[in-house]
Amino acid sequence: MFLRLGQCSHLRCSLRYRAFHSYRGVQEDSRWPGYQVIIGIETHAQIKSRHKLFSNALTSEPSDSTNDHVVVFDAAFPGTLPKLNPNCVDLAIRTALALKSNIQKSSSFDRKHYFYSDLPSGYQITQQYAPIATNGYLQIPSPNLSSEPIQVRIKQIQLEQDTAKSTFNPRTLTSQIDLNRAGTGLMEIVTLPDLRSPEEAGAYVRTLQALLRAVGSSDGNMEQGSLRCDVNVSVNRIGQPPGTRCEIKNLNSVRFMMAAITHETQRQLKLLAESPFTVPQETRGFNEDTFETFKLRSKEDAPDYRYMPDPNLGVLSISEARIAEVKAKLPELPWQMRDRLKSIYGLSDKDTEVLMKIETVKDVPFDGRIVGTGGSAVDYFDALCESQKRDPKIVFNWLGNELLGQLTSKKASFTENPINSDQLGQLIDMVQDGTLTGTSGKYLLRHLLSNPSGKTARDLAEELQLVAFTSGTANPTASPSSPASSELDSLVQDAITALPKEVAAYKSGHQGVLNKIVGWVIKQSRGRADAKTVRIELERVLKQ
Ligand SMILES: Nc1ncnc2c1ncn2[C@@H]1O[C@H](COP(=O)(O)OP(=O)(O)OP(=O)(O)O)[C@@H](O)[C@H]1O
Ligand SMILES: [Mg+2]
Ligand SMILES: [Mg+2]
Repeated sequence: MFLRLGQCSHLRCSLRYRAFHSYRGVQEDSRWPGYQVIIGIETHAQIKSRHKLFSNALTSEPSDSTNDHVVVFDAAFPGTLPKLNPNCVDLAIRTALALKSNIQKSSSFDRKHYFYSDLPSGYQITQQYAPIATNGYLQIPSPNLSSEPIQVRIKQIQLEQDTAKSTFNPRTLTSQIDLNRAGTGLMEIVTLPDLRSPEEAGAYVRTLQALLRAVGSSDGNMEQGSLRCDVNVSVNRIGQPPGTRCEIKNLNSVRFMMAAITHETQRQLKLLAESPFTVPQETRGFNEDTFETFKLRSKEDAPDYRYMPDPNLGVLSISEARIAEVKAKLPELPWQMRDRLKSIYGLSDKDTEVLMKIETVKDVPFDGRIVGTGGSAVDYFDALCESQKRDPKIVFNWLGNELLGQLTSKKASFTENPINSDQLGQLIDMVQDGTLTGTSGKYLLRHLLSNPSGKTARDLAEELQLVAFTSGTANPTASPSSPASSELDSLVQDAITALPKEVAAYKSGHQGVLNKIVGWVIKQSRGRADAKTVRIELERVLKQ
């Protein structure tokens, strides 16, 4: 429910407050009547680049052996210097374009100091003061499906380094440092506080994840740590200014993030019920076992990062020409694809979502080449529909239901589909023109999945004797002397011999018994005869 907010008389009704509310209005949630939750998210997305942000070391997978992807710069050896990787910059530009942000003509790098064993140099190179892009937005579906989509404003996108990984062994009381991740490029994507519920926060992260994958700038895999979120949550009484935010760090699944916001909201509500403005600003963690947030440090204990410009890195200048070049290579974005599937092919909302969600692994590392849409289910669908002007709804049925259903029952993903679009296309055409019955078409699909082949669907259908029976009378285009047609004739004759009682009953006026005779013929044909043709043929023969 949206409530328009009137004039606020409270002293703390600052410009900042008006900026929050003028944008989305006040939103009341039935779970916490009289209160409003405000959420802003900082997302760290690992850049899908072959090399690290400032060194030539290869980026790594969690499965790689430890300290294998390290050069001296990553280990902060004295005298080593950073060299900015242009691919990381291009991928950040892609992301910024997809998030409708302003790409800054010049941005710069700063050092954020803190002392922890996973940070060999004692500082992280980031973009505190002049980030690469600012003022964007991401449109997300409203969790309340009947409402309009929500525009979440993106405050900034900044480039920064990832840290190393430290693991503590309680048995030996030693910490082990793996530098594989140290210096990998990250994009920190920061929203304005535009989200109003755990569900909206979930929808934001899922939409962002799909966008990063579509543009090929990040795997966006929360479980593997290539996408991590810090959520900022505050609660205020409706009509009063926004509350103090608490930041919950390092959430690595959408489910945990939503649970953390819910728990944090309830915790702050309890504090506010006792007395207004009593929530202290804190940095908190999330306990994945109890589903509760816990205090890490208070504002007073907040570290002083002693930010300073990195003297080893100059200004990052991005020309209009470079932006235009990246823009020209930008693949189709999820919402553009969604609109196209609906408007060009007339697919329903549901079918569009099914098609777009079909799992495709796009694990080709970015290397200056376009990655992203190659080999997706949507490409396959496009190929099937476009070349032969096939009916998109029929194609969707074969792809989204039959093929996907068969692959799922084999526990295979769409990327493992061995049937090329020419084969499936010809199979669909044969079913449509009556060369194959629907049953035989499905059989051929199963056969192709279990026995991948380079042969055409037509050759295979003939080889496997799947071509449908036709009759000269029932199908005027078929040749009465074709083998399939004469097989149907002889099956009809066999039925008359095998079911004398039923034939007699039919002839004496019991029309319903014909179904049984039709069923017998279809069974004997192993699905090659279709009910309509058999019925017409039987009626013709029995009337003679
Ligand atoms: N009252 C509020 N309630 C909820 N979220 C808020 C509120 N005010 C600001 N935020 C959000 O808090 C986040 C602040 O992130 P930002 O990166 O700017 O600073 P930070 O958290 O202080 O820095 P760091 O990157 O070191 O964590 C933004 O996503 C912003 O939208
Ligand atoms: Mg931040
Ligand atoms: Mg923060």
